[in-house]
Amino acid sequence: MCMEKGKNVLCEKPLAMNLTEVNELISAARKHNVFLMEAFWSRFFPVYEKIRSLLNQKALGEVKIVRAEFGVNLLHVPRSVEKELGGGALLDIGCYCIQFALMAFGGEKPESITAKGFLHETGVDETVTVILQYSGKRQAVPNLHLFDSNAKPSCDMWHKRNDSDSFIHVVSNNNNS
Ligand SMILES: NC(=O)C1=CN([C@@H]2O[C@H](COP(=O)(O)OP(=O)(O)OC[C@H]3O[C@@H](n4cnc5c(N)ncnc54)[C@H](OP(=O)(O)O)[C@@H]3O)[C@@H](O)[C@H]2O)C=CC1
Ligand SMILES: O=C1OC[C@@H](O)[C@H](O)[C@H]1O
Repeated sequence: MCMEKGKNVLCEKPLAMNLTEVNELISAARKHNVFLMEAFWSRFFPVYEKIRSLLNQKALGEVKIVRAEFGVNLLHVPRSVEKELGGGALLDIGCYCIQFALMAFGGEKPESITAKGFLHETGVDETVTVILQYSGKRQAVPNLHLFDSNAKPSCDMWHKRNDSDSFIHVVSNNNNS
């Protein structure tokens, strides 16, 4: 609606609930020549900027394994657990882990995606572990859940260059971001 009226849109995550909706939004932005962006605030953290700079310079070699973990107790929040409101761990908080993995692999499309988890009583995903597999034995493993607010979000990246390994570890001081 906003884009149809020529308004630029900065949309809270998740941009939409599925690929069809995302494609509709992108088409609308192109048709009406407006700016559309998913508001991932974590992408603007200074530490992300530092990581991107290291990745761009290929300072640490090839990214081999990425792990990202985020859990927040949102089981009491209707929009997080009701299907029709777009609930579920993946859409609500898992998207932070997934976008971290996508950033680490420069937006490359994985060769395969596997996910295992448990459903909440409302039918939305409550706990999920995803494995994104890339060519050359590279993989990302996001782990996300809606019940543990004591866990501090964290992510790691293992790199390989010739015979040496290096490692980036990021952990938040805040349980919620
Ligand atoms: N970047 C971040 O750190 C965070 C991002 N988020 C994201 O922000 C978004 C909102 O979350 P949150 O604020 O917690 O959600 P809430 O459910 O608290 O608020 C949603 C708001 O949207 C309004 N609304 C819902 N449906 C419509 C509609 N069809 N037309 C107009 N207004 C509508 C509601 O109005 P009413 O009250 O009248 O129902 C309410 O004011 C989510 O996408 C969430 O993922 C959330 C928390 C943190
Ligand atoms: O975007 C988010 O990040 C922090 C969470 O606590 C919040 O509910 C979620 O929607």
